[in-house]
Amino acid sequence: MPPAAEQDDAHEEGENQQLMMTTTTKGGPAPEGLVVGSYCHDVLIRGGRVVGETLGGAAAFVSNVLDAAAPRGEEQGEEAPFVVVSKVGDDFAYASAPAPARRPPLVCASPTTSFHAQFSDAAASAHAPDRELRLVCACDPIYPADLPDRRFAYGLAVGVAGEVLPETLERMIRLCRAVLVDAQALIRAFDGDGAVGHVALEDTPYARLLPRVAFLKASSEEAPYVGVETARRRCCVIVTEGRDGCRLYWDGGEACVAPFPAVQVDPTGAGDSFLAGFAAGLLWGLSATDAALLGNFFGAAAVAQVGVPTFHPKMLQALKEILEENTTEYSPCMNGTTFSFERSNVHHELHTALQEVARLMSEQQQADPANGNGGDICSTQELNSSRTA
Ligand SMILES: Nc1ncnc2c1ncn2[C@@H]1O[C@H](COP(=O)(O)OP(=O)(O)O)[C@@H](O)[C@H]1O
Ligand SMILES: O=P([O-])([O-])O[C@@H]1[C@@H](O)[C@H](O)[C@@H](O)[C@H](O)[C@@H]1O
Repeated sequence: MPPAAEQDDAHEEGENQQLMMTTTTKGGPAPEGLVVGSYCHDVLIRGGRVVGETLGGAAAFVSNVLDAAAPRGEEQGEEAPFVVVSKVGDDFAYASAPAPARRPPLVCASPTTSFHAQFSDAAASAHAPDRELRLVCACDPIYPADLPDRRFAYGLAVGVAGEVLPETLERMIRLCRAVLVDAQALIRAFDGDGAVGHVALEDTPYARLLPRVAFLKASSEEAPYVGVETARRRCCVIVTEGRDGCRLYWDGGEACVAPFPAVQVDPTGAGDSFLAGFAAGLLWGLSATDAALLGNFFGAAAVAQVGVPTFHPKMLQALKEILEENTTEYSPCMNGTTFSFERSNVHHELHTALQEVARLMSEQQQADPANGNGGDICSTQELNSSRTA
């Protein structure tokens, strides 16, 4: 007997893009998600000196933002409804940090994935890479059999070291109605020294899965390897542009979405937090271009703190009120063919309201920088600091 979620795969193969998620009005259960990618250790280095050691891995940043911003039904209690499938070794140093404590990783025999992030002393420009990453240890890959055997409304494929195998992504696509993918999970290549480079997406086994992916997010550094013009004919592509915000490209249109102000102290996790904020926006029922505002909002929040950011409860309450005011139902269409992409008439209002929250957050951080560091050992003065407007 095949596993329960496998039984109608044949049906799903042909009709994945036609499946409609039932509209859930607010007050009903919120859509459940599946996040796949491993937590890791990040060592931040500047001028040859270790200036910080933090929890990393897109799964950690993503969980943090989904917990903050994804809708949750009244019946679902305190936690946003999503499952994380992540692997670490028994050397994992952050088991009691909020994200791994809430959604514990699978512990395996190999060591935890670890990156060294080398920051340059030159002021970071909007598009130049502001760090060089080196993979020091890689934990086991995540196999299809590691995923739960049930359906999810949405999935986020957010590997950092090639741990989301092509067959694992394929399985996610079968289990989830809509899958959002971070290009870094698909196109990273590591030289003998662990230095992170990229390969063309078209030359990878992931390329054939793109027509079954709803959204593919890439940084401006990754975009040339994704091949935006080809990829946008298969799924919606979002290119993040650091302090300049982001651009969306779909088959037949594109949009540019404005950023939010931030005082950057550590760029780590901006892309991850962007993707999770974007997914949360879709879950609230926003169009893709409107949801990207929430992506930009959380990307800006991420760069203002070292490591996985902490969010003030007042900020979260303000955000919830804004989202409740500007949306009517949860994710009316977590489905590639029925997403709406265009800027809606709430876009401007949403941007203004979020800008006010971002401004308050930024003021609070400047008044008390220790607030922003969530207890991390790296002081805000030690990493590159760049003001953006
Ligand atoms: N200095 C900054 N000021 C404001 N927002 C930023 C800044 N850097 C990043 N962001 C936000 O985070 C998103 C992702 O950042 P980006 O640097 O493009 O990705 P990555 O971390 O993958 O390199 C951007 O689209 C933007 O919304
Ligand atoms: O900064 P970002 O590109 O969003 O994502 C980062 C990854 O690129 C990096 O490999 C990992 O070590 C960080 O913890 C973070 O997940």
